[in-house]
Amino acid sequence: MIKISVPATSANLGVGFDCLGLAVSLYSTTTFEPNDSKLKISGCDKKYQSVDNLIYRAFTKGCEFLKQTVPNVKITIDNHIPISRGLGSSAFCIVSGLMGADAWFNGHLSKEQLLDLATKIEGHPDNVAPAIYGNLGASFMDGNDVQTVHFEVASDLHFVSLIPDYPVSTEKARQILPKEMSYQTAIYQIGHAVALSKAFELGDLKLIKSAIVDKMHEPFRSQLIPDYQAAKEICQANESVMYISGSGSTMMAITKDSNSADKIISNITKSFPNWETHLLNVGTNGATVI
Ligand SMILES: Nc1ncnc2c1ncn2[C@@H]1O[C@H](COP(=O)(O)OP(=O)(O)OP(=O)(O)O)[C@@H](O)[C@H]1O
Ligand SMILES: N[C@@H](CCO)C(=O)O
Repeated sequence: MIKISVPATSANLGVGFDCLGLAVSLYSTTTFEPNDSKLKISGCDKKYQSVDNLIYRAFTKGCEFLKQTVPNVKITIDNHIPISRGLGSSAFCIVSGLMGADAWFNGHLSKEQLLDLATKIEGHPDNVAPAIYGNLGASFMDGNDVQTVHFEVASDLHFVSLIPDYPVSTEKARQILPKEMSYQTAIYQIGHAVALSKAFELGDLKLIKSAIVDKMHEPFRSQLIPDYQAAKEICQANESVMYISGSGSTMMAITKDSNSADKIISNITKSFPNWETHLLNVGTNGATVI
């Protein structure tokens, strides 16, 4: 039996649209075993229990890349990452499937090959890079090649995921963005994104607070999250900084104080009893065969 563990990932981090991504300590696992028939999948909604399942699709891509026949397989998912909420559930599926195929055929893929394959399936590297490497990743496309660098994140930063009981479609969240951006805004974003990466490494919450403020997507996407302002006010009242995780609907609060984290969770739960919340740390382990 092969078991793969992959962390949830939070893309963009405010100013790092489509470039920055952070692995967090919420892990899901997938097991792959020989099966009598072509495919059996459990641990996910019925609508995903077919050959269209993203884990299986990535598994078959991995087999094809390794020039191997796709084996009959039983896939069992133990998922803790909410689907379509901006916490990298698709990156989890893609990385699990590719690594499952690689482990099945005795593990020859390098992390770079894995990242290239995963990015081709996902369409952008900001979630799959930290899902593979852990920590904070800054990634970009160099033609067809993916380039990624990683930063360690100060271990005293706490991340509180505030997960609404409604999804935001990534497609809609991309359509709502303007088609053009001024030089002035580009300069603003570049300076802030570079400073933000360093601020995460230093654990400098004051610098995070000023560097994370985005002008490229968050002002537009906040309109798709009806409770954005209310959640932000709760976070701001409790010594934390909040940003939209990935394309939403999850919002992530960052704080250095575990009491503040507890207060955010209890206030959010009072105002939004159907939301899910998690107190997380940076995910220092990327995807692993366990
Ligand atoms: N546990 C799962 N089982 C089956 N399919 C899943 C699972 N998790 C995710 N998926 C697939 O991934 C899709 C969600 O991907 P999408 O990119 O919309 O959201 P996300 O990855 O959760 O958010 P973001 O990319 O903003 O972080 C689902 O529609 C489904 O196809
Ligand atoms: N960077 C992507 C992440 C969602 O997949 C976006 O914000 O649209």
